[in-house]
Amino acid sequence: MSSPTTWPPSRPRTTAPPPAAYEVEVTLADKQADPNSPLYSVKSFEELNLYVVPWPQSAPLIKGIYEMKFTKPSKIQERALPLLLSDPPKNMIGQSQSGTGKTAAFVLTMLTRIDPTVEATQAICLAPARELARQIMDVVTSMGKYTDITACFALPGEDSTPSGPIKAHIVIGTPGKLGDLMKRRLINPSKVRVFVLDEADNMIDQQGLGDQSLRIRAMMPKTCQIVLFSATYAERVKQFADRFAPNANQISLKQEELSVDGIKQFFMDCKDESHKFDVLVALYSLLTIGQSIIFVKRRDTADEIARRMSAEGHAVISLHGKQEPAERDFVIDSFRSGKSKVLITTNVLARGIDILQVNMVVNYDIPLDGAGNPDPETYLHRIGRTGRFGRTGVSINFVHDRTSWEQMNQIEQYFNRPITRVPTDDFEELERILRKAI
Ligand SMILES: Nc1ncnc2c1ncn2[C@@H]1O[C@H](COP(=O)(O)OP(=O)(O)OP(=O)(O)O)[C@@H](O)[C@H]1O
Repeated sequence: MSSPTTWPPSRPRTTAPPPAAYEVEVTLADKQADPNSPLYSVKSFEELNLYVVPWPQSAPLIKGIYEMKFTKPSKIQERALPLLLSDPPKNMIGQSQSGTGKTAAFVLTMLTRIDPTVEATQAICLAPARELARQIMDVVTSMGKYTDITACFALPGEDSTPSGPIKAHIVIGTPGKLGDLMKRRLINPSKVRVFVLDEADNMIDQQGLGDQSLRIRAMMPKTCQIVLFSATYAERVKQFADRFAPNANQISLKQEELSVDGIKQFFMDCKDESHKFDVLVALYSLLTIGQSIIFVKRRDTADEIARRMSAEGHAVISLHGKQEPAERDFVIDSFRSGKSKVLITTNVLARGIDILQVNMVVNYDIPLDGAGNPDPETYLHRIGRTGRFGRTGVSINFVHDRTSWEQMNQIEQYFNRPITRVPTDDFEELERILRKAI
């Protein structure tokens, strides 16, 4: 992304009926009919009060939604949307498992609350990484296809500073750049009705992007609706969330409900650090798994593994925060399109990224927090890059000594879901186990 982009100014307005439900895969329909599934709902999108809004864009929005092949809301959409769209607007602290459709819930809220006849920024959405901001923009563009609403980025990169004030209805960005544009008065917050924080726990946590988000929050109008969404809210951030979004409607999950059933969790017991690499190469030599993401702790490890695996003949690509924005865009686009099958990355991509073909996640390094303790929230987000919206997937953790084994055990206990050992020396057996799980 070289400069902030706005949508094409003119869009056809139409209220044609939605496509028929038979276009959706049967397996997904089954999941959405199961009352125990986080995808379950009893209502249709039409029944979610979307028509109650005072502007005439509900019908084009419904058309956009059906064109995305969403025939029914998921559980979080069904529960959150009536609360999000109620009048007068109320703040929201929302939680649901990874890959269950939180993005559509907050995007629909932004699109619904915008008056397209007013040429001013009316919704701001913050995300922790540029790749996620770009993905949210894709959802805004698809869902808003039949409206006249405009959107633009606030992301770092060459020529990314607009020459004049931003007029787009929706601005989506990362806190650093967005805060900078607000400070320079290139974004005027006075008409903002909705302020969304995706991956909100990370965005308000003092150990994350908290300071920057707070500064932006302070510039929002008093009447602005604050919307926080995430799959996780660690205890330490819950009270920040209450202060950040006071008197909010809350949708929360119990700790034991956080894991996604479709993701089977495994571990491989490696002899030492260097054996991890041998096991990784062997894993990829034997398995032709769809697409996968390998998470490592450090940026240089990501590059090093990518280099060594490429030398062994594997088509891998790496992405991390040290790369230039243009390179990051190239890498994620290549992975998203399926040109690259294996992505090696750091926690920069642990959250939110939605690529349905990813059916394996490898934790080459167990995720740790800043103090070196196991980080269950990051673990959950990482493995949640697979098993999206009712699909199946596997995660494999590499442990190589007592410390890493204990760290993984603590994570296992935290979620109370088994992480099963798979062999490092019998790849036929390994392949059988993984194939059964996917
Ligand atoms: N109602 C729906 N019907 C069918 N598919 C849907 C529906 N809502 C969302 N999806 C699809 O489900 C996938 C996951 O959605 P999304 O990325 O919003 O998940 P999320 O809850 O934000 O996950 P994470 O916590 O990882 O950020 C996307 O591919 C999205 O297009």
